[in-house]
Amino acid sequence: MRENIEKTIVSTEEIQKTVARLGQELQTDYQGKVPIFICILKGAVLFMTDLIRAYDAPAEIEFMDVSSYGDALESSGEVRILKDLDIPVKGRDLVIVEDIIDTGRTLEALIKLLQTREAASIKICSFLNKPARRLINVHVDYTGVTVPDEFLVGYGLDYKNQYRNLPFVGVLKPEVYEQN
Ligand SMILES: O=P(O)(O)OC[C@H]1O[C@H](OP(=O)(O)OP(=O)(O)O)[C@H](O)[C@@H]1O
Ligand code: HPA
Ligand SMILES: [Mg+2]
Repeated sequence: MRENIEKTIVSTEEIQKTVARLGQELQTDYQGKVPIFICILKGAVLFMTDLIRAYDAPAEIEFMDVSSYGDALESSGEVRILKDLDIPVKGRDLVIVEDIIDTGRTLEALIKLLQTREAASIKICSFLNKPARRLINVHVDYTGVTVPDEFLVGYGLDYKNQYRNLPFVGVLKPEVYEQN
């Protein structure tokens, strides 16, 4: 797996530092509240499990599965809700936890859906932000690392559903795509 990586974009050490910082920022901002952290499957799973341990205060966790990429390198533009929340969120403070915001399409669809449910607040926490690719102007409240316009893998991000378990974020060698 690692032999297919051309370069590292976010190292394991930088991941740990970034997650600790975000956990602290959230903890300060949500003092006295019990936010619901909503993990967007599957990409955000690794970040979510680290983030909630860096958040040392009462919180709840929930999961949603929204998919727009499938096996492709480009967003299809069609966002499908594959798994919805199990609980009502009316009056609750929601933190959407994402691995990456790229075109913004996934987030736009999610925010639209959650706004209909009368949450008290909806904030976005994304480990990575790729503003160069943005098609829809979405506000990201908590950003880990701003990344260049390259297709990334690792720490939850996949290529054909693999590489999510790399403990850092990197770029694949071009020949990996050419083989397929
Ligand atoms: O801003 P966007 O262009 O919408 O891209 C970001 C979204 O795309 C990826 O998910 P994907 O749909 O590939 O599903 P996955 O998390 O299961 O890999 C990623 O995890 C984000 O959810
Ligand atoms: O750079 C990326 N890598 C993997 N999945 C993604 N989904 C949006 N952007 C990316
Ligand atoms: Mg993906």
